Amino acid sequence: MESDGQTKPVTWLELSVSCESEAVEPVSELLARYGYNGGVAIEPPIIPGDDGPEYRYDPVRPATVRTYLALDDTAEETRARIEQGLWLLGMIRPVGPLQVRRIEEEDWANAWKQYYTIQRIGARIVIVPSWLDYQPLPDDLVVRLDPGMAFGTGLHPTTQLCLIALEQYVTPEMCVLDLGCGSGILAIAAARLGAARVLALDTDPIAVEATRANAALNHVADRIVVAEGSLGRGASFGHWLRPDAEGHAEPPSLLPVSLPSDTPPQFDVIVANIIARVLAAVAPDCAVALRPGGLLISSGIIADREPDVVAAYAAAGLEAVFRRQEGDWVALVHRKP
Ligand SMILES: C[S@@+](CC[C@H](N)C(=O)[O-])C[C@H]1O[C@@H](n2cnc3c(N)ncnc32)[C@H](O)[C@@H]1O
Repeated sequence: MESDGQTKPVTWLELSVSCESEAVEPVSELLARYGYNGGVAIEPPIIPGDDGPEYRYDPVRPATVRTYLALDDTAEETRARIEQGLWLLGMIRPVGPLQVRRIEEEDWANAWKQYYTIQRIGARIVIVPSWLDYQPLPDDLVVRLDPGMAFGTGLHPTTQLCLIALEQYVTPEMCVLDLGCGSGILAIAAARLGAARVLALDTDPIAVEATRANAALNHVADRIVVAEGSLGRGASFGHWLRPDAEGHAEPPSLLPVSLPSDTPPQFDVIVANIIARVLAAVAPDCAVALRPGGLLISSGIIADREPDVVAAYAAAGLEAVFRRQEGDWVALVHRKP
């Protein structure tokens, strides 16, 4: 939430909402729509590390999402709209009530920054908000992120499961496909783990823009090709969060046509954190896009839907290698024989 060079009003409203980690992304998206400069601050439930500046994520307590509004003539209407949006979100998953606090300019300047934090995930990956200083430890693989509107702050268990699996399976010089790249967090982590080429695809242009920006921020843009689109049948889905978005006809090509000619035809690793029905639909396409011996890391699978995804992978000839569950979320690793 940097200054836009305009004169800022003196009084602000701080709006905050407490929610489970799984609701952080939609609540952030809602607050970002109305907050000053589109900025939101996420205060994850954290446990201080034993030494150093890092904190560990506590999955048991709720997170808090904050944004700021200038206290002007439109503030009350904006606040009512946010409350209405929260009420709608609350029908899908529990979110706390909107808390409102009035703060003066001099407090505001620094207030939001304290809520952002650094997350260590797996053994070596450290997610660092782009505006925070972090002194990496010798083995750290730092991913700097500016959480815009795209999904992928590293807070969601489905992302964390992918990061852990990437750390386990990506080795230097591999070619990786990140299907549904969101903020680019997984593509950048793969590059940090030594992947020589990463293709990051997303059907949402906001995600494509965020991944490009974050790849540049991490100085790995030369190894990550970012494109709008999907893999095979994935391209025939509408927006993934719409219940009516269904895959249907077989698409004309496996990959979006606009890719650079040196894009590898097959990948050593595909990582896809989407949702069960998209993962099941693209199973045959993933099988084609993997080189023999290549691995598919899939996440975003609600436990109830795991059998559908497992069946689709078996039908596509993929062999189960690994499974991990966090709460209701399952991540799977499959190998192409
Ligand atoms: C849960 S987010 C994952 C973001 C990030 N990879 C992470 O792990 O945090 C899912 C992403 O997949 C994208 N997506 C949804 N359906 C898709 C499809 N059929 N093909 C490609 N991307 C898709 C969404 O736009 C969204 O950015």
